[in-house]
Amino acid sequence: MHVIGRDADTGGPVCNLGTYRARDGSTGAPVGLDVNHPHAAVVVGKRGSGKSHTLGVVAEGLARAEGVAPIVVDPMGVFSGLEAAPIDGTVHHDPTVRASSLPPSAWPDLLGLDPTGPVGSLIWRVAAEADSLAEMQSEVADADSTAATRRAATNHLALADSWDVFGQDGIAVSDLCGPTPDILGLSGMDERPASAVVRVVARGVYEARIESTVDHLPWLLVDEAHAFVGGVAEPALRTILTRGRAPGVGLVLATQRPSALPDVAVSQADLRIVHRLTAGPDVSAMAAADPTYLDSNLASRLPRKLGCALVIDDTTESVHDVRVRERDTPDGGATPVAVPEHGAPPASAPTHDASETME
Ligand SMILES: Nc1ncnc2c1ncn2[C@@H]1O[C@H](COP(=O)(O)OP(=O)(O)OP(=O)(O)O)[C@@H](O)[C@H]1O
Repeated sequence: MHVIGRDADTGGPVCNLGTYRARDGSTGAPVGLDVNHPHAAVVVGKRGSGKSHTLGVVAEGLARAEGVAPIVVDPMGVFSGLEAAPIDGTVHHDPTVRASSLPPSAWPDLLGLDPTGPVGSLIWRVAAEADSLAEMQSEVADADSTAATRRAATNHLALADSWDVFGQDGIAVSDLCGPTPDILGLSGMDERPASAVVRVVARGVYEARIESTVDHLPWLLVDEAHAFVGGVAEPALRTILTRGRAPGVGLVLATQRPSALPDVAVSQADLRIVHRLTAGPDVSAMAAADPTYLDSNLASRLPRKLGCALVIDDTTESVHDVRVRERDTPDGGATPVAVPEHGAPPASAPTHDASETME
């Protein structure tokens, strides 16, 4: 099997990705993805092009690999199929984190406050001193600030409290770094508390590797990644993108809006898995990182079929046309239909856009 992401003379665990796709559409040899080294990858494509499916395939491959710890950020609730045998993952529904795990500087941003304004700086200060949200609230009540500042800070912390995301027993990084996939089920959460969870987990796994407190190499697989950039989670994701290789943290960001990702995401990714893309700005965002070894322009090489992808591999400076394999576990991304075809199972039957049939 050819393995994308590493030189031919190196070994180690491989994720079974699918098969090569010849220009005439015929199926070629099996192709795998290196999971022995921590990669930074982006998976992009228009809505329904197969990104979540591909992320699930990578999660299954990581689950079977030795020495890695897959963690899936699931904002849409489509990865619970990974709990099925033989993968046996664990879904953590609406996970909580400790308030003190979020850096004090992140609190104003989380609450939509100017960190240099009176309310934002009060929240920053109490976050630096307190160990829990309750302590932050009581420190605000006793703060030497104007009544209006205290009142505004109290209201913002009440909002944070209403998210039910900050608890004394937040999810422990050590619980997420086992060999089977851990799925952070965030579909019941708003964007801001979900971003707080991603920030804490991303920072936690990075620091755990720096401090050598976990043995496995964590891989963070983030679906709908555009929801987590430009917000409170971004600094931690950026750190893994730019500095994750040395401590051994892998990152896979999947998004239908590559133009919404920071430039660093596309430029730092050593693997780019590109499904069908049609929107001009998104094609341009990927084309901006066109490597010199791509012999034609990216737009002309983009796949048109569901489940097919162009894989750009910076490690070996090569480009591959791949058809991603079927999932081994149930695929929760299947599109529901209003009127199932006669004899088909109701509502959850996978359907594809007529223009995006499988080959
Ligand atoms: N390689 C594949 N083999 C078989 N089925 C696939 C493949 N890729 C995608 N599908 C099916 O196509 C449908 C859409 O895939 P998926 O949900 O992964 O798309 P998506 O790009 O993540 O969509 P969205 O942007 O809406 O999240 C699903 O029913 C999925 O099971």
